[in-house]
Amino acid sequence: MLHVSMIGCGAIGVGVMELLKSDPDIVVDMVIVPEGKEDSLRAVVQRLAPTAQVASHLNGGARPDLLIECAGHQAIEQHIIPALEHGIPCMVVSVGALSELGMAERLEQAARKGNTQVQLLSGAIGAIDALAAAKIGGLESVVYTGRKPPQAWKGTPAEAQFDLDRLEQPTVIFEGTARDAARLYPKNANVAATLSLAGLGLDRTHVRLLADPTVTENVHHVEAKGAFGGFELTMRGKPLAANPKTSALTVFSVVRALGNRAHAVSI
Ligand SMILES: NC(=O)C1=CN([C@@H]2O[C@H](COP(=O)(O)OP(=O)(O)OC[C@H]3O[C@@H](n4cnc5c(N)ncnc54)[C@H](OP(=O)(O)O)[C@@H]3O)[C@@H](O)[C@H]2O)C=CC1
Ligand SMILES: O=C([O-])CC(=O)C(=O)O
Repeated sequence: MLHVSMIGCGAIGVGVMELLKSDPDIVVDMVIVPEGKEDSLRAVVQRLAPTAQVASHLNGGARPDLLIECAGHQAIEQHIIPALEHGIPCMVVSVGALSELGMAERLEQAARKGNTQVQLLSGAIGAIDALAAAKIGGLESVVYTGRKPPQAWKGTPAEAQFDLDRLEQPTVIFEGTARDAARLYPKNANVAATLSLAGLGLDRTHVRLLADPTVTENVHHVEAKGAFGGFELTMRGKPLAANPKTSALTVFSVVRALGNRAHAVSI
């Protein structure tokens, strides 16, 4: 039995707990929520993971088999780094947090100090295995285009630059490095960061982000070239009803990763 603590009880966290209800090999023992939100979220957690405690941080003595972040960039600093230093293995979906200068190194140091490991999950994107393998032979270029309906860009810097409710054409809202994309669009450019960390790095991965009124899905396109040859990938991710910025595949990627730790066969 894998005993898991989870940070975040939003669209991804709730989706993950829904699916884990039917997995006899995984139990969620604790859900970590922002301070002051414990009481309002207890009923949700009670319904999905009846034996789980709700808390604002991992108690000093708690030793889950795994701590998984499904919360947002700030949770990495607040919860993941201290847990790694204490030897607790961690998984992260907010991979864009590693775009902050020095954060990737700090995560690695924390994991080394605790003699443990942090796994960066593939989330809404596929082919991370192929890209990371291709990197070993040498990559020449990786270009990522992320296209989402205009409403998915609400609450981002694009809202100040464009009238998102009235866009009629696909509109490029950002073009530049994956590092800048992840910094400016923390809830929409985790895929850009993941592709970079698996591939050419945050400063050499070219990113274009579009608000596109002609699509209803979150469309991710990757073109990679290198010594291995090349590949092109297009994913059309259905957004979660609870959060249009987030593709449903992100939830499934978390559940898959947990299953790979808990089950007798991993794929
Ligand atoms: N790798 C990938 O492909 C993807 C990664 N993501 C990442 O996953 C994150 C979560 O996505 P999603 O579930 O859709 O977002 P939601 O906003 O629906 O849920 C996030 C939840 O986490 C809570 N939260 C935020 N910070 C903390 C913290 N420090 N400690 C505990 N709880 C916290 C939020 O509380 P409150 O609302 O009160 O702040 C909220 O309830 C995104 O921010 C993004 O970084 C998302 C999509 C794809
Ligand atoms: O869920 C998605 O489609 C991707 C996403 O938000 C991100 O890259 O941060």
